[in-house]
Amino acid sequence: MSVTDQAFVTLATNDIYCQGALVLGQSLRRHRLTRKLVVLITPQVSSLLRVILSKVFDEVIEVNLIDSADYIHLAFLKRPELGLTLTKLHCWTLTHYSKCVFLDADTLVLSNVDELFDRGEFSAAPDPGWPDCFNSGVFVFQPSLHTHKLLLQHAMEHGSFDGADQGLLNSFFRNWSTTDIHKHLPFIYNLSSNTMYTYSPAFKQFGSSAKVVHFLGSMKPWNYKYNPQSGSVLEQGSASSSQHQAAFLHLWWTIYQNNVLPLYKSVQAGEARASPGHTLCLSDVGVPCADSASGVEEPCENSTPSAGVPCANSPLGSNQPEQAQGLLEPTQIVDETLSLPEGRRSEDVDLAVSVSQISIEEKMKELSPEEERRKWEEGRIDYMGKDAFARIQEKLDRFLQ
Ligand SMILES: O=c1ccn([C@@H]2O[C@H](COP(=O)(O)OP(=O)(O)O[C@H]3O[C@H](CO)[C@@H](O)[C@H](O)[C@H]3O)[C@@H](O)[C@H]2O)c(=O)[nH]1
Ligand SMILES: [Mn+2]
Repeated sequence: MSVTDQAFVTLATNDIYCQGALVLGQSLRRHRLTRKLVVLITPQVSSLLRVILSKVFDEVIEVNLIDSADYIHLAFLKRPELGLTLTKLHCWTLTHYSKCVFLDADTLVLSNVDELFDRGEFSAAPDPGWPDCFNSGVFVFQPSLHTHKLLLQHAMEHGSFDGADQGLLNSFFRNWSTTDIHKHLPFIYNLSSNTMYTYSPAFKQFGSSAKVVHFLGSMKPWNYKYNPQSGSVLEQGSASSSQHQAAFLHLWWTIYQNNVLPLYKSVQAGEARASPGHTLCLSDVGVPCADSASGVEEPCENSTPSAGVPCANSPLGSNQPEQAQGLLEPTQIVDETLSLPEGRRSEDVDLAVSVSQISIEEKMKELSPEEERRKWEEGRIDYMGKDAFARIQEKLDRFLQ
């Protein structure tokens, strides 16, 4: 049964977080998707990634603070640090849906979670760091312009105690922890991938029923590298993961390889057109031969689990090398080069895919003076970086000397 006035919603403000959104979208599609899939993006997302997102999501919606009411825009200029927070709040403007489930782009769905739509606003799971607060990576909400306005007003008047959306939402929905237990989502709907360290017996007891994993914190799955041949996730620097975390990371990368990379390949095949000025750098590619051009595979729950990437629960405790191998689709690794025609550059993301290693890296790109100026005019200002007041003052000082 498909319900068209309800949706799963995520957010990606740059090409890197888009990689997470794509894996999340594909993970939802693998488990009998009955709701619409929506991604909110900001102007920074490149046209190439917009095309790819549109293959997975029913709606790719650009949101922009400039579109907000004038007083919000003006107030925002005094509170630039709230930028990203206010962007997440845009989900309340999706009033063509009666109810939605928001999922961070760094979450991964392990089984069908339609029952979340039985909950009301505002439902969320406890934050592992302070369980009287909810974690804002997974929540049930009801779009409403009125609520959106109240949230923005609250942000402008009170700010956020953690400088981000989680603090703001917790102070706005401040009765969450005491009023209605039905609004406390079980932890299995927002299992932080690093909690297994802190209470491993509980994880052993309940972890197999996990439905949504959340890679919260600074190390995201896309910060690791992946070896598609051995199916191993390569740790970066000082990062080390527990056995269970490694299994979830492995699942993320398996979906990335099998269900996301083929989308890039179909763009190369000319199915989609990215605007000039964007190139995707894929070299010595070993992209699996996906049967479906869209890279969207048969829903996991309808197929034999042994044939595909694991259904819910199976990544748990399964990072033994031979089992890890078994988690991979029986795909061929083909040795061919996937590169887009000259003149197409992906603004923010550099994918390096070889037979033995896949990595996603942020690309530092020098902008031309015209591009810089356009960014300013569109209100895309790097307040903390090169557009910071100190930098501008330095320039003025140099000019005046
Ligand atoms: O540059 C960014 C950063 C974040 N996001 C989006 O915002 C979400 C939240 O950011 P994330 O990096 O996932 O934060 P967490 O590590 O999960 O940290 C916590 O703190 C955040 C700020 O309060 C909350 O939004 C999270 O839900 C909460 O889990 C992401 O998943 C994306 O959907 C972007 O699109 N671009
Ligand atoms: Mn998150």
